Amino acid sequence: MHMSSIKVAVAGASGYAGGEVLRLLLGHPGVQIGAVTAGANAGESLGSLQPHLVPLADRILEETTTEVLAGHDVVFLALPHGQSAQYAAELGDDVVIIDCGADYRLTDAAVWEKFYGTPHAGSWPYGLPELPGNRAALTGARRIAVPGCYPTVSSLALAPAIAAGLADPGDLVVVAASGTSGAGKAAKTHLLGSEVMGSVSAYGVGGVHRHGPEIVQNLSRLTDEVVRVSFTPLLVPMPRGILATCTAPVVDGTTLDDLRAAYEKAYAEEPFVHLLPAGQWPATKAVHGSNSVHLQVALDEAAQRVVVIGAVDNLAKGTAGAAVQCMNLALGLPEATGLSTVGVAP
Ligand SMILES: NC(=O)C1=CN([C@@H]2O[C@H](COP(=O)(O)OP(=O)(O)OC[C@H]3O[C@@H](n4cnc5c(N)ncnc54)[C@H](OP(=O)(O)O)[C@@H]3O)[C@@H](O)[C@H]2O)C=CC1
Ligand SMILES: CC(=O)N[C@@H](CCC(=O)OP(=O)(O)O)C(=O)O
Repeated sequence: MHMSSIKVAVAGASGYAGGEVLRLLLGHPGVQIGAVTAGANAGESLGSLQPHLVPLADRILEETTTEVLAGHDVVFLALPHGQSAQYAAELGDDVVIIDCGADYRLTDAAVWEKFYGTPHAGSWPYGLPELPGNRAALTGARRIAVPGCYPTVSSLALAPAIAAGLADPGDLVVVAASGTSGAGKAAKTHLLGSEVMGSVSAYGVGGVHRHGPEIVQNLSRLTDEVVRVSFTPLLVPMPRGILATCTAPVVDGTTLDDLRAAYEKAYAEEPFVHLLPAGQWPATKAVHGSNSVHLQVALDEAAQRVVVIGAVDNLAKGTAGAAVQCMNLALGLPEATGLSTVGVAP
């Protein structure tokens, strides 16, 4: 496909993920933005809901229907869970669909039904190209499931140690703190400013958060051993960003040099995954607005655990940046087109 002729629609353009997809697409050299759609906000101007998207301010949000989405080369779905299947079924294979929702991420129907409580729609190539084996399946794909934000950073943080056989995948612990935009724009009582400001809280505790099985699915592809993860999300009073602390027991005799070598090797050729120099620690600010994942690895000698800290922008590499990266792979464009490794700081 010619770079300057990719016609793209975004469903859920009034939301956080859809807005971020549009922000990134405005910086993509090959894209022409077609339909932008919403639910209850259909009929409103995009500028009234997403004032930062200045070049699109006069666009009117259309209703989300198959007819509106058809006729584009690429459709991004940034809709609530459970909404994607109807469009996936009705849009032909001539349209590339990139789903930011969860509907097609999990391969096991029983696991899906346990955590989402609805019938399983199916599974599509999983949009985390940096995990071994995934990139080939994404190249030229017509349907792609964009990962969840916590699984993106947690899987990338733990994968090299597990793939290299340096850590025990049966005892993984992930505690990850997220900004509030991870929960979406729709008003929620626990996200009111007065509840969130000046406080950090845990939620989804005790193995009930739906991103636990997504992390297990990703890491299980790297080892023959059983993967178990204890995943605890935290909510912190900032708009964007995730900082994940991921730990696992090391195999006897593993040194910090072994660990660093595994991480350096795994991500040496990856444009968006950066192992920081020794002594530097990831921080959400440094990845704000960028498609980067920052990682640092340490060995806790007394506990005999590897500790990996990862930072990601939940709306960029955690959703919309990954979605654009996947579009590039699907269309055979250079993978980093329109995406930046440069954050906004301070
Ligand atoms: N926020 C994040 O960090 C991440 C989000 N995602 C996924 O992206 C998707 C969107 O999330 P997010 O942007 O945060 O959510 P928001 O609540 O911010 O946005 C939801 C969007 O969907 C639209 N919508 C809601 N209901 C319907 C409907 N019945 N039919 C058509 N459109 C509808 C809304 O339109 P209206 O304004 O009219 O209500 C809005 O545009 C979700 O599946 C989420 O899981 C994935 C990874 C991270
Ligand atoms: C802070 C916050 O609430 N975060 C969201 C995860 C956002 C995400 O990755 O979304 P999906 O998997 O739903 O696509 C949550 O924990 O539900």
